[in-house]
Amino acid sequence: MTRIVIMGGGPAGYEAALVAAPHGADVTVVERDGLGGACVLYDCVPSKTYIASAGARSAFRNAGELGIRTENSEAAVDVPVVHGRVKGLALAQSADVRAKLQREGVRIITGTARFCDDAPGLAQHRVVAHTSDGGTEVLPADVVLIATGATPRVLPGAVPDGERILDWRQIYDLTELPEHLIVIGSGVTGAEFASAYTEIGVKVTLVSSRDRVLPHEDADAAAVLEDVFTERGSEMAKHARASRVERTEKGVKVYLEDGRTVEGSHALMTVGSVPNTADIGLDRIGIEPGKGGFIPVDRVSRTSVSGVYAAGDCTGVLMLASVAAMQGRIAMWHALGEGVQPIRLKTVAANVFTNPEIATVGISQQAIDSGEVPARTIMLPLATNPRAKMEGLRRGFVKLFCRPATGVVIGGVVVAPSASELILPIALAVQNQLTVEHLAHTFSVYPSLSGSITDAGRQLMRHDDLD
Ligand SMILES: Cc1cc2nc3c(=O)[nH]c(=O)nc-3n(C[C@H](O)[C@H](O)[C@H](O)COP(=O)(O)OP(=O)(O)OC[C@H]3O[C@@H](n4cnc5c(N)ncnc54)[C@H](O)[C@@H]3O)c2cc1C
Ligand SMILES: NC(=O)c1ccc[n+]([C@@H]2O[C@H](COP(=O)([O-])OP(=O)(O)OC[C@H]3O[C@@H](n4cnc5c(N)ncnc54)[C@H](O)[C@@H]3O)[C@@H](O)[C@H]2O)c1
Repeated sequence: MTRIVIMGGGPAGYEAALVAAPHGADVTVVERDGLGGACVLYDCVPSKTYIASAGARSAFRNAGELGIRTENSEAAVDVPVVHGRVKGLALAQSADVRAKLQREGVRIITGTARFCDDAPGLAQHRVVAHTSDGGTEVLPADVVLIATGATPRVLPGAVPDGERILDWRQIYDLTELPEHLIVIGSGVTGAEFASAYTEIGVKVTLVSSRDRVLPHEDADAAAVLEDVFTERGSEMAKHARASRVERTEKGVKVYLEDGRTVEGSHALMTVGSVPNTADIGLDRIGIEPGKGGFIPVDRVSRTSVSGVYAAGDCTGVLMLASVAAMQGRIAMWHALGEGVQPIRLKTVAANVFTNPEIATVGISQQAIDSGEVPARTIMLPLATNPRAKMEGLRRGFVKLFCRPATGVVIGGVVVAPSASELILPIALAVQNQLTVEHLAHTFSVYPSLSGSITDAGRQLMRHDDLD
């Protein structure tokens, strides 16, 4: 029986265990915190739960336009209830993951795992688990999966204190909403929290080191989001790198590298994550971490050491729960001799949970504009969609990209309130190399936002006829 030890019980680790155990492997997961990992307990699940409350609050904003009068005060935010719901849901989901693993016969050890091989280059490996009750256990393994995830990056001059200077894992301990939140870092995490707090009624200043929010996402989508921020009274400090954050009598003062300062009641640090790879004994097996401490892996999750795989945020491949889970599963299929398809990042659908949401899949507009990928493109504003008009949605769009000669769909972007759901038909097309004609001939419901996707297909097809 293949002995598999998995270090870390997040999506990379637990999804791997769920694949390996039914294949007859002897699987042990060592997790120092809770099953489901940081994803379930502190990052993805809590933030999306919080965003659901923010969305409920902001639904009142447009009610008047649809003829429903509300008193703003009736939409007051009960912060302890919102935060209690966030934490409760995370714990419940963690318990679900634990139960699933137990049902599959996976052994779970609560403790911190580390390699303890006597020397690099051995055929089998050993992992020591320092358990929560103070004990230690050495686990011999034929296969080890490193799935230790990542931790919020800390700027030396802005160390979170859990009161006024916060990282995103600490905000659910606040008992009241911030008066004026300064969000530092405008990547996906920063954008999501800036949007959620704006929607829930807090004044937000977003500090971006670049000229816009979401520097790695679609520029048209980022422009829509900036419009919404501005309309709601939130602000952005652009080309602004924070050098330090100080507490003041009433709140915080953020010092920017160019000499500017921003004052607010609280600062939320969203300046990225660092992989949890520094203290897991990589030197004992001869793995040299790459840039930023990430573990280099190939497309079937192999590290440079035989029998040792790595998956998820600790590899830095694409820091998404869906990718972590797939990397973990692929590692196990490969290790257990199953046929396996190497991971294809071009088909990964991702979503930024702002208001509106921004969903993407496949080739980006930037790759097309730079000439790197030849493509024909169409962008349909939602304002032209009948369902959007009925719902009072003015912002957002659908973009579709296809190969010039064949019409094969290679990517798309959806900016809409439920973009995370609407991206699926485009993702399905990209994954299965369907053409714009396939989309064009698919029935969509009338009236529906997804009608814009089939419409985009038709418009690109018409273009085909004219070529
Ligand atoms: C605010 C935020 C929101 C996000 N939202 C989304 C989203 O909406 N959708 C999405 O797809 N992705 C989202 N992500 C990304 C997603 O959370 C990560 O990609 C995902 O958590 C990676 O899973 P993982 O298994 O690699 O690591 P993790 O979830 O971090 O789990 C790793 C686990 O390993 C444990 N561990 C570490 N070292 C050891 C050790 N030595 N011994 C034992 N255990 C150890 C840790 O305690 C942790 O529980 C979000 C990230 C952030 C920061
Ligand atoms: N919805 C989702 O799927 C979701 C949500 C959150 C995070 N994630 C994933 O997690 C990963 C990390 O995202 P992230 O946003 O946490 O980190 P990030 O590294 O992508 O972004 C951090 C941003 O902070 C900026 N920054 C760094 N130091 C700064 C300073 N001193 N002052 C001002 N700005 C500074 C960086 O330039 C960068 O733009 C991404 O891969 C993302 O896709 C996904």
